[in-house]
Amino acid sequence: MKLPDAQQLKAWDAYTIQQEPVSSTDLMERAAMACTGWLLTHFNNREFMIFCGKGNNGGDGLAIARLLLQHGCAVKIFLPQTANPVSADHAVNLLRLREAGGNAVEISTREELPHITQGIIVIDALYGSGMNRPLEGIVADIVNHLNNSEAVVVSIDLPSGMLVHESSVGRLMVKAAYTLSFQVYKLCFMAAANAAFFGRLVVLDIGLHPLFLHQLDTVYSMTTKEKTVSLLKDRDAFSHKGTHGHALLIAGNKGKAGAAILAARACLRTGAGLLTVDAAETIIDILQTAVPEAMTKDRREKAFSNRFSAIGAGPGMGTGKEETDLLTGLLNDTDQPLILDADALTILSVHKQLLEQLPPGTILTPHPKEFDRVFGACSHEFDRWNRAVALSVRYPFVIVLKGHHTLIAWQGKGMFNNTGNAGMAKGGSGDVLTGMLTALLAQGYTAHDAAILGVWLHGLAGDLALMQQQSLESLLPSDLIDSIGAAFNSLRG
Ligand SMILES: NC(=O)C1=CN([C@@H]2O[C@H](COP(=O)(O)OP(=O)(O)OC[C@H]3O[C@@H](n4cnc5c(N)ncnc54)[C@H](OP(=O)(O)O)[C@@H]3O)[C@@H](O)[C@H]2O)[C@H](O)CC1
Ligand SMILES: [K+]
Repeated sequence: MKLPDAQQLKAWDAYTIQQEPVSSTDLMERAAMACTGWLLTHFNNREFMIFCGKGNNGGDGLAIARLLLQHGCAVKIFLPQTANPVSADHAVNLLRLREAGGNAVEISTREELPHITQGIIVIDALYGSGMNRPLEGIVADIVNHLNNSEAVVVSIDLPSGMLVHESSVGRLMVKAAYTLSFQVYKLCFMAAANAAFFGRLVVLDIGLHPLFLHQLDTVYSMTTKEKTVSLLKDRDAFSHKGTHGHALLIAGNKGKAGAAILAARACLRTGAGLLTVDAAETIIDILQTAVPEAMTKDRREKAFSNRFSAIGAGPGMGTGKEETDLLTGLLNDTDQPLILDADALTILSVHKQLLEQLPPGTILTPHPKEFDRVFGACSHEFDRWNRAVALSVRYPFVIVLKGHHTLIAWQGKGMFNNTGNAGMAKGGSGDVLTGMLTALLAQGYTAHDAAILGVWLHGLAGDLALMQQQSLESLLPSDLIDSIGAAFNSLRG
């Protein structure tokens, strides 16, 4: 699913109006009906207070107010008096509201702010995708008033004050319990810093023309199940262990055997035909006991043959001289794509010249701090995403920037993942991902496909483990591994 910016959303609106064809007022009515349907389902028999700006977001609010009144709800409507002009559809809907017996109260001073009683549902229809400057004056007063109240706030399309495609850090914006976003997700909903403001996200279909989105070129998109399923290869019935690749994991050191075990088990559960783990001598016995299906290689044996189909390095590997030399030597000797995670990224952050040597199709899996260590400090998430996307043009590698919505940057495009949960925010989850990605590369998936599929399956395994027997607190990285099979089955479903 593509994530359009504010101009593209406006163009989509115009395209729908022209191509369907539908009048802009009827399109607004459709949006308002979708919102009203949701509100009546979730907040039946409640009182509503609706704050409407002068643009089309406010127009939506006025249309919702009329529809709620027609359903017999108690609705109070407020119109902050601002300098910007009233949009045509706002004007039409104000008239329709008055004709339907609704009364909209104008407010221009703080003293006129209404008291918000407990239990009232507040609808924020102040600004949507047309918001282009910081909130001030009476609108700022309203937003502070709402944020200081106990009210359940439902924002229409966007929490007022939030920018669609840029960081809103430090800006005044509505703190919504729910946001009813029209038609698609927006880039701002991928940002952790915005999560406390958009609350629970609901995407409502308002019937914008699908062809527009199909033809649209966007930098950012979100992975869908359909996309992921299309990447999944069938496993040949006549295949043998050699058909599915021989993966090498360079993982594990003294006190960090667990990371290697998690990565190794995840790699095997994701379908690699054979697995060798290169580990510190001190943990070889532990590894062999914990993962009998894997072969091991003592790290002191320097020689690497080219018999591996994919190499994943980093989990619990260590960052000493031996590991630095090993990674440097590996990059000198191999032109095979690698997966670099954790300690391998730390080595990369110290020896940045190695970046130039990474074979095409290499996958880097940093979390935000690791990303900043390797590529320089970023001021906020949007900055980091844009940088990852720009780097994926300059370098032939895939960046898997881990987070609630992990970003996969490749060849100038950024794709956000949409599976996974907060129970996975634990040490070891990343090791599992590295093992899974290594297995997929070993089986011949391209780096980009492996990243999309692996990240999706990893999150889905977490979601399934949560559904089956775990809670957000109790979920462990080992549970993810136990659910990889169910994740594959659910995807093939
Ligand atoms: N495309 C769709 O999917 C549909 C969207 N709908 C709804 O329409 C809004 C977008 O409406 P728009 O009128 O473009 O924008 P807003 O309502 O968000 O803002 C209106 C104008 O307000 C001015 N503005 C912007 N920021 C501020 C501010 N901080 N303070 C004061 N005024 C501000 C600005 O005008 P200027 O001329 O003053 O620059 C805005 O244009 C979308 O979010 C949906 O809710 C349709 O109803 C259905 C289809
Ligand atoms: K809004």
